[in-house]
Amino acid sequence: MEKHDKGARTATRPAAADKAGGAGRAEGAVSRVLFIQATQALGAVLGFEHPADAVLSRHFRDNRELGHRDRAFIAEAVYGVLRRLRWLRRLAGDRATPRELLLAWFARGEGWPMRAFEGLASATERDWLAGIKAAEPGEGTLAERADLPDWLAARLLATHDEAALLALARSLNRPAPLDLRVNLLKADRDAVLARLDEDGIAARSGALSPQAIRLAGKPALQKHPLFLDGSFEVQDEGSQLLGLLVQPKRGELVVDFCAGAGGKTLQLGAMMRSTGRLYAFDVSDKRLAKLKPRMARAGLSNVHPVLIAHENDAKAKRLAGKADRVLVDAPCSGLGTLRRNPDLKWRQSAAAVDEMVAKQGAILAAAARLVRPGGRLVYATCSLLAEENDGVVDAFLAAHPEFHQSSAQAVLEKQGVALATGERLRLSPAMHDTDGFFAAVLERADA
Ligand SMILES: C[S@@+](CC[C@H](N)C(=O)[O-])C[C@H]1O[C@@H](n2cnc3c(N)ncnc32)[C@H](O)[C@@H]1O
Repeated sequence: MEKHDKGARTATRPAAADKAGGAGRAEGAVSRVLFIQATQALGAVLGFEHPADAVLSRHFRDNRELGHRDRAFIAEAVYGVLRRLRWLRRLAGDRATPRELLLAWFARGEGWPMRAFEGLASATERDWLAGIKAAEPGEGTLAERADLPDWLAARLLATHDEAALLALARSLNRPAPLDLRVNLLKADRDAVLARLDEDGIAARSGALSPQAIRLAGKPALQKHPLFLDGSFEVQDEGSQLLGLLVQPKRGELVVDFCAGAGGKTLQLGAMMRSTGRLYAFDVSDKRLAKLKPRMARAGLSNVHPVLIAHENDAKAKRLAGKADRVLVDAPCSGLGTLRRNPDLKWRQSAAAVDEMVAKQGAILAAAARLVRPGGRLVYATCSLLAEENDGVVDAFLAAHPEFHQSSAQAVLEKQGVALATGERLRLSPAMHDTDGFFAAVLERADA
C-alpha cells in the first residue's frame, strides 16, 4: 500500500475539499441521480486501493457535470461513512453494499427522517431502513466503539487508557478546521486577518502558532489575492509548530530531508527571510514538482529542491557535517491526520507500520550525518503510534551518543508559544484541535 504523504495534500482546499464541508444538501433535496453518484464514489473508495481524496478527485474529473454543492454532498457522505464504517457495518451488516451503507449513514449518522427517503429508496429499502433506524447493536468492543480496526485500537492502548482512546477516536472522527500560515516574508498576521474580515471570511488568530490563522468555515481560497501573492498558505496549525522547533535563522544551511510538496519548506524558507541555503530533499519528483510554483508564489529564492534516490544518496551525503539544522518530517502512517484522511485507518496495517518504523530509523540516521557539530536535528511525524515516534527517537539516541535531546516545550516557549508539551511535542486533535503530531528536538554536541 502507499505510504501516507502529508505533502501531497497541499491545495488550498484538499482535493476532496468539500469533504468536511458544510455546503452539503439538506435531506429531501437529494436527487436519485446524485444519490447514485455518491454510491458509485463510495464503492470506488471502499476498494481502499488508493487514497480516498484521490479517488474522489478522479470521480469529480470524470463527472464534470457535478456542481460545487453536489461534490460537497458526495464528499461529505463518503467521509461520513469512512469515519463510522465499523458502526455502520454493525448496523447494516458486514456485507452491506455501498448503497446500504449510505442509506444507513443518512438514517442514523445524519438522522434523516423516513420521509426523506421516499424519492430515493424503494419500498423494500425503506422497510429495511426502518429496521436500521430502530436497531440497537449493543455496546460492542472498545475498537468497535472507537470505530478503529482491532490492531490499531490495541496499539493505541499502549499509550492511552480506554477513556482517552475513545476521546481521541471521537476527535479523529470530526472534520478538521482550515488553517492558514501567514508568510511573514510578505505580510503580517493582523493585516491578513483584516483583509479576510473585509472579504467577509470569518477567521481568528491561531491559539498556538504565532504564524497561524484559523478560519471559521472552509471557503475556497485558490483565487484569493493574498493566496495568489503568497501572503498565506494552507497549513495545519500543529504542523507549523514543527517549523518553530527547527527555528532556522538567517544565512544558515538547512535541510528539509523529507520535503514532499514543501508544506514545511516554505515555512522554514520564510523564517530564514529567504537567505542562506535551504535544501528540499525528497524521493518523489512528483511532490517536489509541486513545491516549485509554491516557492515562487512565496517569494523564496533560498530553496533548492533536490531529488534523491534514497536516504543514502550521494547528493545528500555531500552535505555531511555541514547543516545547521535538519528536519526529518518522516514518511509515516499518517494516523494523526484521520480527521482529513479517515480512509487511512482502514488502509493501514500493523505490518505496514512495522515496515515504516524501519524506514524512519534509516532516514533519521542518514539525516543525522548532515548535522554539523552544535547543529540541530528535528524528527517529526503525523503519527499517533509510539513505535513511529518515541520508539524511533529512543533507538536513535541510544545509538548516537553525540546527540542529546532538547526540550520541545522550552524551544517553543522562547518563541512565544505556551504549550505544556514536555520534552517531546505531542499534539492531538482531542487536546489541541490540531492534527496529531509528534516531534523531538535533537542537538549534536559541539566538536
Ligand atoms: C510526511 S511527508 C512530508 C511532508 C512535507 N514535509 C510537508 O510538510 O508537506 C514524507 C515525505 O517523505 C518522503 N520520503 C519517503 N522516503 C524518503 C527517503 N528515503 N528520503 C527522503 N524522503 C523520503 C515522501 O516522498 C514524502 O514526501
